[in-house]
Amino acid sequence: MNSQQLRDALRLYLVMGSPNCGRADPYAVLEAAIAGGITMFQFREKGSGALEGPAKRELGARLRRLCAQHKVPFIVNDEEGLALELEADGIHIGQEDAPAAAVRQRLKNMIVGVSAHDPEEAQAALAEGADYLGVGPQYATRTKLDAREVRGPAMIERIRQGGIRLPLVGIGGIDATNAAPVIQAGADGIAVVSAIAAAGSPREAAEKLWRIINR
Ligand SMILES: Cc1ncc(COP(=O)(O)OP(=O)(O)O)c(N)n1
Ligand SMILES: Cc1nc(C(=O)O)sc1CCOP(=O)(O)O
Ligand SMILES: [Mg+2]
Repeated sequence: MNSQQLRDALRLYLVMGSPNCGRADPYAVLEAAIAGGITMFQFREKGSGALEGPAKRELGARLRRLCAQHKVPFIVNDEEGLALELEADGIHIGQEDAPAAAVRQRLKNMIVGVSAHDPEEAQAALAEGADYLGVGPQYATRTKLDAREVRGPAMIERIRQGGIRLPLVGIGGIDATNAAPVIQAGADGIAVVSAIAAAGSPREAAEKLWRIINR
C-alpha cells in the first residue's frame, strides 16, 4: 500500500472490540459498519468484559476474514503475536506499548500505526518508521479510561505546522457533531469507537460520518 492508498484507507477508521458493542454482536456491527463505508478496521479487544485467550483469537479471526472479504485493511491493537497469527495488515501501538522502532523492525511488511499526543512524539514516531499517526484525544472520551488530557484539533494543526506530513487520524470522542474540525485541522481521517460501535444503526452512523468527512 502506498502513502496515498494509506491516506484513503484512514478516512473512516473503526476501532472496536466486543466491549464496545453493548448487546450487539461484534460481527454484525462490523458487517454493518463496512456496508456504511468504513475504510479501515482495528481489532481492539480491551476494557471491561473483554474476551481473552482462544475466544479473543476466534473473534479476531472472524473479524479478520470479514475485512478480507470486503478488502478493508485489518489492524490489530497492541499485540504483535496476535497480529502475526491473524495475518493482519498492520498493528497500532501507543507510547506505553513496545517501542515503535523495534516493532517496525520485526513487522517489516505490516502497516505500523503509532499514537502521538504532541509534535515531539509525532517526530519520534516518524523517525522510528511509523506509517501513520493516531492523534488524540481530540475530545473527551468515555471509551478509553486511561486517555490523556484532551488535545483538540489544535494539536493536529501544530503537528502539521511542524512539518509532519505522515498520514494521520484524529481519535477520541469524535462523532457526527465534531468530526469536521478534525479534518479541517489537517487529519486524513477520523478514528472512532463508540460513534459507530454503540450506535443504534452502525451502518447509518458510518454513512453519516462518511458524508461529513467528505463534504
Ligand atoms: C488509530 C488509533 N489511535 C490511537 C490509539 C490509542 O493507542 P494507545 O495509546 O496504545 O491506547 P490503546 O488503544 O492501546 O488503549 C489507537 N488504538 N488507535
Ligand atoms: C482508543 C482510543 N485512543 C485514544 C487516544 O487518545 O489515543 S482515545 C480512544 C478511544 C476512542 O473512543 P471513542 O471514539 O468512543 O471516544
Ligand atoms: Mg496500545
